[in-house]
Order: sequence, then structure tokens, then C-alpha cells
Amino acid sequence: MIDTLLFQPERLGAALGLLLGYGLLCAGCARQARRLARDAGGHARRGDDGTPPADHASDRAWPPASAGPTAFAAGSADPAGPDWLVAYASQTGTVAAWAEQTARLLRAAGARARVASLCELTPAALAREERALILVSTAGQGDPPDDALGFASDCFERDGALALDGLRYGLLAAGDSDYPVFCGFGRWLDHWLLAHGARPCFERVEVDRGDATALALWQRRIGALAAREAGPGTVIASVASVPGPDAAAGTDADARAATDVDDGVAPGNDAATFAEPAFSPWRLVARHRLNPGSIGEPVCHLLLEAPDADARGWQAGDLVELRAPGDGGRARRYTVCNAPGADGRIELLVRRHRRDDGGIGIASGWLTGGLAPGGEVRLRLRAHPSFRIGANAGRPLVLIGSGTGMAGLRAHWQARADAVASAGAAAPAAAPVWLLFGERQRERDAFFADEIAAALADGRLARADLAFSRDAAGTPAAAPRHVQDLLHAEADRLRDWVDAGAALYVCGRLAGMGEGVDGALRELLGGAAVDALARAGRYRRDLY
Ligand SMILES: Cc1cc2nc3c(=O)[nH]c(=O)nc-3n(C[C@H](O)[C@H](O)[C@H](O)COP(=O)(O)O)c2cc1C
Repeated sequence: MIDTLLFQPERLGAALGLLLGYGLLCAGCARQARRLARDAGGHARRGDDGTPPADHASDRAWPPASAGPTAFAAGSADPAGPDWLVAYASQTGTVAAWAEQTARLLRAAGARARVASLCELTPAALAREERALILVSTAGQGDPPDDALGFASDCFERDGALALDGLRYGLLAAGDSDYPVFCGFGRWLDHWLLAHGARPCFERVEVDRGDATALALWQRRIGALAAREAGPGTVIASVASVPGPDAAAGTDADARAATDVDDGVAPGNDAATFAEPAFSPWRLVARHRLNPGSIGEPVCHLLLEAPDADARGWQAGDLVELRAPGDGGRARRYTVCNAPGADGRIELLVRRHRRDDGGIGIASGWLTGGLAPGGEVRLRLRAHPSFRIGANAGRPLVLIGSGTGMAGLRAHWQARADAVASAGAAAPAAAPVWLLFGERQRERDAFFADEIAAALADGRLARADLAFSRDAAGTPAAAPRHVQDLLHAEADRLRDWVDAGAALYVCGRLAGMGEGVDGALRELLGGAAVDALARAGRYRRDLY
């Protein structure tokens, strides 16, 4: 996605800079070159046919089951011990959660740890730090997550002018090797840090699809660092029980030798266990097809009921991860389609996926067909901080999306309406909500048309603009066909809303819609303004 936000020459002149800078950095740093050589072959754990091996299919478990209970005893560590910044950039919340867990590990080892999103940091602020653990994912096509856009563009602007030689850091790069540019942002950031004099405490840890072995390695690295920094006599427990890099298929002893951290951590006691929430058995209450007769694949609206504890603590904008039978234990993500309600139910929108070979996707096929009402779904909720309402609760909202992206938009307009209802009559008038949505045919694919009409009638929605791409025959050529065309058609209104403080939320497919909407926004508002909105948390995206 940032190729449209940051890395296009006509915008920040950065695409060329990135490529050039990347090349120069690689050329200029022998150690990095060795690392890159390893990177090139380092993902040979994929099967010969290009399919991911079974361990990649594991969900984002942290720590891996094999790690056993993870315990860090503070021992004799100075409670006001070394101060760590744990910085993260995360598009869909995975890495944000790992950052929190990383900080917990450090604190349990007697260190002080502050967690901050890269959107709260500048390169100059980072330069003032002595110790940082940095965890970043990659989004779009090898790009930074949205919360790192400002930081990344600052890196370009300050390139050459910044000295980071006072900083020691460890870097975790999360990605998915199914994408052509694996861990693109994490690798770029690592090179940028090195080029500016920052010193790595250990070799970059790359985590492919939540790979448990790589997470275990990260955990070992932190444990060893914490032990060393906490000083002699500190007992840090259980880190030694995490399988070492040599025990793991495909990891390299060289990476271990290259680090300046000793993994020999003394076993100890006491537990400060952390773990991902378990999958719970939710139940399918009802399923309706939203687009009968559509020329597209079926889109179903699913209603799911929670086992008690799972229904709490989530917000509009959050995701679920679920496992379908026969899907190799892989966790699939869907955006929740409703706001939290008293009944504790969640709703999902699922389009049946048609593969290139004509077959049907395992998870989407099951959710839209094989799973019978009353049937069980192994599911867990996942916070998605960068798509939540956050500080935008009082702002006008512009909700933009297409297809199953309706899910995240609906959750937000429902949540806004619920917040207004619970504030009571004395509350000030709610900030307005504007929906812009695209699908194929009005007659078949107008998801939630009745609900939208009712919301317009009672003011929950101030305005709704819909575009149907396959209804264009017979209409003027200039008529909006896609949601990005709606933005162009409503350019003045869009500028007025943004001037009035609106936040923009975009949900749906990255390819086509997400990129097209980003391009339209940049054309209409200007690239710098869009970057500023992103930095201020007023441009939030849930793209897939
Ligand atoms: C829309 C989208 C685009 C992605 N693009 C890439 C990519 O270009 N390279 C990569 O290695 N991983 C890519 N990923 C995978 C994510 O980096 C990976 O799932 C990561 O664990 C997500 O962490 P987060 O939830 O903290 O953002 C992409 C994921 C999504 C949803």
C-alpha cells in the first residue's frame, strides 16, 4: 500500500531513493551483504512445490507451544534497571501484540520498557535512545504499515543527517513469504538503522507467518539481552527451555555466531507466562446470503455466538482469526461486521473464494456452505488498533470501501450510533458519518440496503454514495463506477469534510480498491495532506 503512499517517485521521490539507498546500503556493508545472501536462500523451508511447510501453517502463537512456560524471574535485577524502548509498526495488530509481550518479558527481567508505535516516534527521537527493540510488519507490496508511514518518510527526509551511533537495537521483521517482497519494510529499516550507525544486538529475526521457531528465537534473544543487561547474578528463568536456533529446521548457526549476545541463560523459576488467546468454540447462529443471483461469488453474512469470556473487550474495527477444518491449522482473518452489543455476538461477511484452478477456498467454502447453523467455529478475536476509532470518536467519519470491506464500515457506523444512544439526550449532536461503497450490481449486490436506508432516515448516516461497476451500461461514461470515482465526483464535499476534521476509514481489497482510493485521495487532497492525515490517525485502513 505504501507504494501508493510513499514509494512513488511523483509523490515523495522515494521509490528511486529506496531502491538506490537499498542498493548502496547493501554494497556498503559487508555484513549486510552476507545477511542478504542468507536471506536469498533463507526461506528454503518452503516446500519444493512452493507450498508452505506445515509449520508455516501454524497461527501466530507466541510463545510457541514448544517453548513451555516462559518465566522471567527478576532475581537481583535492579528494578530501575536498563531502559528499553519497544517500538512497533503493525497494520493488523499482530506485531503490536508481540511488542507488548516483548515489553512484559523485559519488565519481568527487571528492565524498564516503554512501548510506542512508530507513529509516535521520529527518527530524531529514536536517535536519542540507547536501547530499542523494534518490531515491524510489512504491508501492501513490501511497504511499511500505515502507522510507520510518517516515520519512514522522515527517514528519507533526514537521510544522511542523522547519527544513531548511540543506539543499540534488536529488530523483528514480520512478513509472509507468499508476498513477492518478503519482510520488505523490516529489511529496509534494518539497513537504514545500520547505515546511520545504530548497532544491532543480534541478527535481525524474520518471522514468516507467525512461525513459532522464529518467535522462539526472538524470545531467546530478548532473554539473553535482558540477562546480560541486568547484570551479574540475575536469574532469568526458562529462556533456556526455548529451543535454540540450531534445534530448528532451517535456522542457521551463522546467525547465532554473528550476534553479540550470549544465549547461555541460566535456568530459574517463577513464571510470568504470556500467550496468544486460545481459539474458542463459537457457534454459527445464522447465515444469510447477501447477494443471491449475483454474477460474483456468494457473499454470506454470518452470525456467531460466543462462549462467555470471548465476547468481551473488542471494538469496532477488530478482526477475528478462525480455523476451518481441513485447512492445515491455518488461521484466516476476517473483519468483524458489527459493533459490540449486549448479546455478545459477532457478525462476519465472507465471500466464497474461487481459486485460479477453479476450486473453492477451504475456509471460505466451509464458512459459506459446509458449516451448518449450530455448528462450531474455532475462533479468537484480535484487536486491530490501527482500524479502531481511537481518538476519532468525536470526529466526522468518511467510511470508504467495497465488497466485503462493508464489514469494517458497518461496524464503525453501528458503533458511532451506539455511542450516541448511550450518551443520552443531553449529549452534543454526534459528528456525522458518510458512507461511500462500491459493488457490482445494484440489484444483486447492494449489501444491507435496508439498513443503509434506515440509517439515512434516522441520521445514523448523514450520506451514502454507492457505485455499482457492472451497472454502467447505458449510463454516461463519466458516471462513477468504482468507489474511487465517487471520491472524484464528490471532491468538494470530501475536502469540506476533511477540513471539518473528518477521519477516513477504508476497508476492503488492497488491489484495485485500496490502491485506487489512496490514489484518488492523493490527487484530490495532495500527498502531503494524506500523509499528515495518516500520521494523525485520521486515515485508517483495513486492507487485505
Ligand atoms: C494486505 C497485506 C499485504 C501484505 N504484504 C506483505 C508483503 O508485501 N510482504 C510480506 O512479507 N508480508 C506481507 N504481508 C504479511 C504481513 O506482514 C504479516 O501477516 C504480518 O504478520 C502482519 O503483522 P501485523 O498484523 O502486525 O501488521 C501482508 C499482509 C496483508 C494483510
